[in-house]
Parts: sequence; structure tokens; C-alpha cells
Amino acid sequence: MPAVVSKAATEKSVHLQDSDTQQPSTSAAAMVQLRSVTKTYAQGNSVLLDVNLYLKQGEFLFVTGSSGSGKSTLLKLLYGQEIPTQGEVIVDQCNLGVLRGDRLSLLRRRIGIVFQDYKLIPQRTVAENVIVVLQAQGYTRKEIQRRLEPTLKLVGLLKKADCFPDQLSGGEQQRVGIARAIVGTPPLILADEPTGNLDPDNSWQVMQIFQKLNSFGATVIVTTHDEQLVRRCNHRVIQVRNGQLHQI
Ligand SMILES: Nc1ncnc2c1ncn2[C@@H]1O[C@H](COP(=O)(O)OP(=O)(O)OP(=O)(O)O)[C@@H](O)[C@H]1O
Repeated sequence: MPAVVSKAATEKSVHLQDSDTQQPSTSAAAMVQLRSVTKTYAQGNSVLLDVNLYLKQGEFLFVTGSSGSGKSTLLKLLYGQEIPTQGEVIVDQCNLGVLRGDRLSLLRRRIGIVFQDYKLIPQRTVAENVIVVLQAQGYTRKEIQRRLEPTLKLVGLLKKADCFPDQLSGGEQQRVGIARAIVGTPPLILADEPTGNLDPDNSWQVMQIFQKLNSFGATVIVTTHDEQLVRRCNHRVIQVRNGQLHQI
């Protein structure tokens, strides 16, 4: 899907600072910034404590950490499902703290989200699962047709377009989930444990799709427990530990 995002946006290095380091001086546009972010859930300890993160457009980042360390929380802050207790979250030049209503919805359309548990509509075919996303975003029938085929091709599901989710393997279902996330060509893709339910072969297939999207210029953030997968891909990694982000 070459039209996904500008190739010119591709840039491989991730810039991450702990709270005591400075934002790098660079002219490349930031896609994601956390500025002194603390997140505390009601009656809980701080999951994130005064953390900073800086990601340029077109970068690829793995987020690792033990169960309950705060990986999903980090992603939820980036798509506005959670708001920080303190600090600022800036995505694609928009400060989520001041975005409301339609403006927040518009920003969310620029973020493709992939979940571990696929979140497919069981009564709809593969194609329909993808189409409903575009319909919800107000695309014309012509534009939907233009986008559907290359997206299914990219995730290797063109031949399964008329299948229902329960006729697919776990890996195929996850690739439908990815197709749903990317069919609107978002410049930012957030994937929360996308390979958590998959065997190594399927996990690798899924990772190759993310890497291809990244090569087209998309900024990609993937949370994972899979150390082998992280090692196999040559991308920067941060670990969430004790409320802090550690570059490893
Ligand atoms: N809505 C919520 N209300 C209260 N506590 C929450 C909420 N969501 C998450 N938490 C707590 O915040 C901590 C971090 O959760 P989070 O889901 O971000 O961790 P995680 O690293 O993604 O874990 P896992 O790898 O198991 O998915 C956990 O202790 C969790 O219980």
C-alpha cells in the first residue's frame, strides 16, 4: 500500500529521554511526545512517574516490560483513552490534554490501533470488517473500493476476503485487525501485544507487516513480551520498569 504515508518521513532513530535528559535538537517533526507524564489510576500507585518520550515521524519503537508495568497504559495515553494525571501528551502536533469532541475524533483517525484480541465483528466477512471502518470515517464507496484491495493484499488476505472470522486462523484474524487499523492510512500505528496470541511464525508475519508499514513512513509503536521477536528486529527498545522508561 504505497500510498500509506510519505516515504520522506522515514527516520530510524528513536529519541527517548528519561526525565533528567533533554529533548534532542532536531528539525524532524515529532510524532509522539510525553512531557513529564505521570499516570496514577484511582486508588493505585503511579504506573508512570514523570516520564518523557520523544519519537520522530517514521520511527519504530518496541515497548517491553513485565506484566502490569504500564505498557498498555502508555499506549492508551497516546490515543486518548486515558489522560495523564500530570504532564502533557502530544501526538502528531496535537496536545491531547486540550483536544475534545470532534478534534479528538479526528486525531484518532490518524492513529491505527491493533489489539491483542483482534476485536473483529464475528458476523461480518473479512472485507466487511475492513469496510465498516472506512464507512464510519465517511469515505465514499469509490474510495472504499480503492483502499480495500491493496490493504487486504498487504496483509495477505485477498483470497480470504469473503471468509468470516471464525473461518480464519489466529494469525489471519490478527491480520484482519491490522487491515482495519491501517486501511485509513494512519501515520501512527499503535499495536498492543499484537503477537500475544500467536505462534512464532504468525508473530513474525505480523511483524513483517509492521516493518513494511514503517518502511512506507508510518511511525510504529509495538508493545510486546516477546524478547525473541524484539531481538530479531533491529529497532530501538524501551522497557517500562518501576514507573520509568528505560532504553535498553
Ligand atoms: N483502568 C484502570 N484502573 C485501575 N488500575 C488500572 C487500570 N488499568 C490498568 N491499571 C493498573 O495499572 C497497571 C499497569 O497496567 P497496564 O495494563 O498498563 O500494564 P501492562 O504492562 O500493559 O500489562 P500486561 O503486560 O499484563 O498487559 C496495572 O497494575 C493495572 O492493574
